[in-house]
Amino acid sequence: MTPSATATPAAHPEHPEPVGLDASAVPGAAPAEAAEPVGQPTPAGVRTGRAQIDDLDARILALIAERVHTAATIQAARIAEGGRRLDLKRETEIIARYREALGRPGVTVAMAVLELCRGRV
Ligand SMILES: O=C(O)C(=O)C[C@]1(C(=O)O)C=C[C@@H](O)C=C1
Repeated sequence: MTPSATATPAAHPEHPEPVGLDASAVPGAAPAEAAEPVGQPTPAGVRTGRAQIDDLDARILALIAERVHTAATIQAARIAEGGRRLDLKRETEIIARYREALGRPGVTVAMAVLELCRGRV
């Protein structure tokens, strides 16, 4: 197990204290009803929207997995021809594309995607 897998997750910037923890996930804890966050209304619009977000996140994660696989195929082909695993010119183009679409946070997203797609030697 990597150190990052065991580390305590970073606090949310706007919620430094843990909030709304699902106590039912803890063995022997109270049932789920008792774990509802206090003070946060969860009308139908929130529940529906969250279901959509859960679906979107699942699709994003599946696309990332597909991208990682495709990048590995590209790199294997290049390495088989005597090339290097990485192509920094191409990475610069990709980072620019994300920046154009998303602004400064796009650079962070592109860097994270590329980190996942660079492959591990
Ligand atoms: O396009 C390539 O040449 C890849 O290897 C894929 C990819 C990427 O994930 O987009 C990954 C690593 C390279 O440094 C550049 C780009």
